Amino acid sequence: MKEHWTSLASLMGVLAFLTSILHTLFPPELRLVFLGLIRRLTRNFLSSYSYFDITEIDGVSTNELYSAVQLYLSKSAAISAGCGTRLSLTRQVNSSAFTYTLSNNDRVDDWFQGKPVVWEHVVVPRQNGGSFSWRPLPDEKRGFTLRIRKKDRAALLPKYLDHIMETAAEIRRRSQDRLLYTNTRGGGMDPRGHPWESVPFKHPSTFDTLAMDPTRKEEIMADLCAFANGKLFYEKAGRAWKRGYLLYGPPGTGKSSMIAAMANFLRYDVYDLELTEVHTNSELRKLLMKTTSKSIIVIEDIDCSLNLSNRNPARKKPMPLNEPPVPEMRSNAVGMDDALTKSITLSGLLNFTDGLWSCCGNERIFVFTTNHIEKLDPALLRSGRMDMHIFMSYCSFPALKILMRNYLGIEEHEFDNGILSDLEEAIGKAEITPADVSEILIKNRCLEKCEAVIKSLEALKCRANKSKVIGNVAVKTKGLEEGEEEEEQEKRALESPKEAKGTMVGCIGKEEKEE
Ligand SMILES: Nc1ncnc2c1ncn2[C@@H]1O[C@H](COP(=O)(O)OP(=O)(O)OP(=O)(O)O)[C@@H](O)[C@H]1O
Ligand SMILES: [Mg+2]
Repeated sequence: MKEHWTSLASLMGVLAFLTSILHTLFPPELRLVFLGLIRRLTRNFLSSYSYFDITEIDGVSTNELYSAVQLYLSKSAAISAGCGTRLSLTRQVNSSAFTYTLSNNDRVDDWFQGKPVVWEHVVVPRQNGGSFSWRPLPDEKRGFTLRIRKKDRAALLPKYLDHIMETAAEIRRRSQDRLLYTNTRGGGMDPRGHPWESVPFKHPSTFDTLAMDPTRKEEIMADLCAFANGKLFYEKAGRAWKRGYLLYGPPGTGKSSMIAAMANFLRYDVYDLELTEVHTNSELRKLLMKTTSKSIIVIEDIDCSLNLSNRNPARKKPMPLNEPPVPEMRSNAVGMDDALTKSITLSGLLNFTDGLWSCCGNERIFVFTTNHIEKLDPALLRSGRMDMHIFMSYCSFPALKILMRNYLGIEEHEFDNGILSDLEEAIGKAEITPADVSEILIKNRCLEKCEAVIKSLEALKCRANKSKVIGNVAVKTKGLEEGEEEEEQEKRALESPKEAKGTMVGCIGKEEKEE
């Protein structure tokens, strides 16, 4: 025991001697550096932990990892902070979410793959007269120190940092407004070289408000979920992480509403690609390269966006130089012909969705919509091209119930059985789109619930009778001479705007045929 006391006394003596040398040899500011060095050396060689400093400013640029850790801890700190840990609360501009961050010089524990790690938020005043910087630096030096067990370091660190980056990106995405992009500059770029313009995406349509068969709706939602969570599957299967949906059906059946519901469900940005503004395949590729991951790329009315009538024969007439090139979709090869005509080809479009370029980015959904699936080139429809074909049909009975809930606030159990079967019969006969039903319901929404239902039922019955009459007229016209048929079509066009649209499409189709 006596020996122990003697060695402790001599150790103290040595320490006192070293301290006096330190005081004599080093001025106060160098002394701090020296002590820090000693601390680090003992940390590195004697400790069973590894320490990593992640500073806010790395040289002159902002350290991306610092902001990622800050965001990551805003999630895990809130969950795992003990009672002694202090958290700062913040809310970003344009965000409805509150975030927690670790207060200055406080610590928090985290677990990853069953292993403990400790984070410390180190904030020290920046010393004047330090290193020169051409831009003003904050008064405080901020950084995080990560403490991790030496034995876990190799296995844990890379995966843990990846996990932090991914979580932070997800939090950022969730707390910010999503965007709706469009390419209306006709291939032009903004000063930062972006071909897309954007506005906040605020469409209120959701799968809850979308009126369609609930089983089909669930299928689509399950498909979207499987896609969004399918990173590993796509990697293993050697497939690009993307999915294509073709939405088709008459106007007003909810194709655009479905796209908005998809975007809101997955919280993806939307790129609304206006094909008529794109003049060449290479322009199309550039646009694709500038889209971000976790987005839906939409081409609406694909049959109208491109001239399909003369897609196969090669262009014979030379293009007038002063005329802008007309976008055209052809299934013939690209190459020289493409360069000469300066137009989009079908193969260009297919490359856009399917080819090597479609993989420059991850987790993207392509959605095409059309009112006339029969007009599309079979190359676009062949299996594997668009993964899911979704038919948006006239309003069915289950869809009507959803619309009644949305617009009149009436749930199914509130309906009288008699009314329910009347509604079912009327909607079955009416052949009416959800858009038209919505119009009827909007008109009646201020009435008392029961009255609103009765009025809506009357309107539906009226439409059902009209459809019956139109159906009969259509059967009759089959036997008429061609001149008479046109007259009859005009009469029908005057009777119903829905029919008018159909008639006009019919005429255009005929002209094209004659050409
Ligand atoms: N299935 C639906 N569920 C809910 N609302 C719908 C549905 N279909 C249409 N609507 C209503 O009708 C309006 C028009 O619908 P939407 O624009 O989605 O139709 P569309 O199929 O894209 O039509 P178009 O082919 O003319 O582009 C929407 O604002 C929406 O309120
Ligand atoms: Mg639409």
